Amino acid sequence: MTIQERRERPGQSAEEQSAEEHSSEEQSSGSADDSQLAESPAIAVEGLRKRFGSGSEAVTAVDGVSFTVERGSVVGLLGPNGAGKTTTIKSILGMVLPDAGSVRIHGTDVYANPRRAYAHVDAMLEGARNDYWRLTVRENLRYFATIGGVDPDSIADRHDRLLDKLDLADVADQPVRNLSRGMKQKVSLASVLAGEADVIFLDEPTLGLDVESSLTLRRELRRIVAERNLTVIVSSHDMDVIEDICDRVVIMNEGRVIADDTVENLLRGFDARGYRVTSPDFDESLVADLRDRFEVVGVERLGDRTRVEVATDSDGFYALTAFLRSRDVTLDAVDTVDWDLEDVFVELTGGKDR
Ligand SMILES: Nc1ncnc2c1ncn2[C@@H]1O[C@H](COP(=O)(O)OP(=O)(O)OP(=O)(O)O)[C@@H](O)[C@H]1O
Repeated sequence: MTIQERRERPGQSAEEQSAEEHSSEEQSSGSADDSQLAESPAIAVEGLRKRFGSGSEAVTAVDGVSFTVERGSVVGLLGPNGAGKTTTIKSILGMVLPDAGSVRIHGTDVYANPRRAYAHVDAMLEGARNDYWRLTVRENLRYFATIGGVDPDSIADRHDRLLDKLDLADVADQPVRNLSRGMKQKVSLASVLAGEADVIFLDEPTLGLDVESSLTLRRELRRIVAERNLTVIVSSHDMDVIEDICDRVVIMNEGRVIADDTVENLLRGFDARGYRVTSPDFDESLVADLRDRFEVVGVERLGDRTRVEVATDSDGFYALTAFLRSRDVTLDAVDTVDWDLEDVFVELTGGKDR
């Protein structure tokens, strides 16, 4: 039971420790029969609420959050700073005791029956802090497999493959403390994947990695998730990571869920963000006229042609083409500038920092 072990490490707040005490009391209520469990989603969060402090100092961190995560899916949890993501994740993991609401993992209530609920759950919270720095990389994998209830000798091949795929084979016998921050990050991911956990929480899994390592880690994560049918909740400020690995995103703002959909559907909900029109007929005075009438966000010379980017929706585009026709401009090319997840996020959260 890896989560339990990780909860015993230093750095927990009193709040987290009291949640731990509460959750360590095994109770019989909250368990469903096996046929119900087999059909239930991997994670079901219902009406979660958490306030910190009291009186004028009180902060409502999570304000009625509900969502489900189907087995074998990868869901991104996004939101600006202070949106309530960490409190939600810690409530799911039993590290924070919510004021109201329920969390079920594979149908089992985590507060009523934590041992059963967390049997196949693991988490990588705040990156490399999860690992034992005096142990070697391979010893960390063996350790986390063992406390996850697996004989590490029986999965030594899997550990070799994991070390190989995450480019850790050369440092497998070095203590983690000697490694760079990026390498430590990969060791953290490897140790979360080292046992038999099939519900995994990843907080900023690519933080501090260079572009190439981030791409490798994302690719390997996708491969391992598919191969082992893992259920993953990932929280990241990097939208490329989220777009790349998630089937669905849950976006939070001010303690509430404000969007819960596939990336594709979220993007489909928005009209074009702008248009790029390319022509040999654009001169300085015409571009100045365009600036007077439209929101020109870019002008680029391409040999004897000029490409102008205008931020507008499809209605504005008709006005743009009508204007260009009236000035006898012949267009060589028209490209749509589509929304990406970053744009959608900024729009939905009112432009707050991630
Ligand atoms: N232990 C605590 N005591 C008091 N307030 C807290 C505590 N933990 C979180 N909060 C407050 O609850 C709100 C939500 O915080 P939370 O850490 O869950 O947000 P987050 O979305 O994870 O933010 P970030 O992206 O910055 O990590 C914030 O206003 C935060 O200051």
